[in-house]
Amino acid sequence: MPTELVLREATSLDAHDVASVYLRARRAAPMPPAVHPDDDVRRWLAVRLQSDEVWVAEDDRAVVGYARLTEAWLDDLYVDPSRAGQGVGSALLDLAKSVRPDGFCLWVFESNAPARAFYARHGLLALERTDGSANEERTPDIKMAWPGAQPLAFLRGLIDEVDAQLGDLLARRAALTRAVQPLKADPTQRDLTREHQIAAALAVRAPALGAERIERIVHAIITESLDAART
Ligand SMILES: O=C(O)C(=O)C[C@]1(C(=O)O)C=C[C@@H](O)C=C1
Repeated sequence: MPTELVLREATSLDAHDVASVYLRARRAAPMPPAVHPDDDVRRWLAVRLQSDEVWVAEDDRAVVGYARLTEAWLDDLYVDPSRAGQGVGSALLDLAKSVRPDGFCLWVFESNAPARAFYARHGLLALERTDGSANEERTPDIKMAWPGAQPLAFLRGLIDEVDAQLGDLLARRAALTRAVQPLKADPTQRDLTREHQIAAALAVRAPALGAERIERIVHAIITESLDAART
């Protein structure tokens, strides 16, 4: 009979055990193959242990899982495969919620259906899907969030972050629209074929909005950018 699970903050002495859990858990999960050799992973995690908030789950004095947190992220949550399905992950996730009461985000590979179901069962929201081009494994992943004690404020904070990027993109795009106008034979004529191509390309990237809405959004952006270019 295993003894009761103990959760405690990791020390540098846990580096070897934490890395062993990470390596074993990753191999057992439906995740893409690791891109770094095991020794590099061990060195990297030892460094992270010094800077990040890492909690280990211990059973019979053996590390059976760990959670690694940075400011508003749950960066790692891994359970030794020999202890899967025994509540270790739930205990670590509950702990993450208690030490990040304002909420946190995490990335999970799309292929990792058991982890996604686990997070969904524990109240995390799926917010974004990527094509994987921005991660090391080049594998589609999903951003999930636990929105904390004040979910409206948490999600509005995420909207503000995206809007900051959107504002920068709108400014860059409007500057290009402006730069193009003097090169056109008749700048008063809009090129609707080109605008349609732009909307179609965007619709592929934002399928949830649907082609017609994207068409209207692109039309509004171009109309207003052309208007700004005339001033
Ligand atoms: O590509 C052009 O011809 C532009 O003037 C730029 C632009 C745009 O902002 O993308 C603006 C107006 C045109 O109708 C089509 C595209």
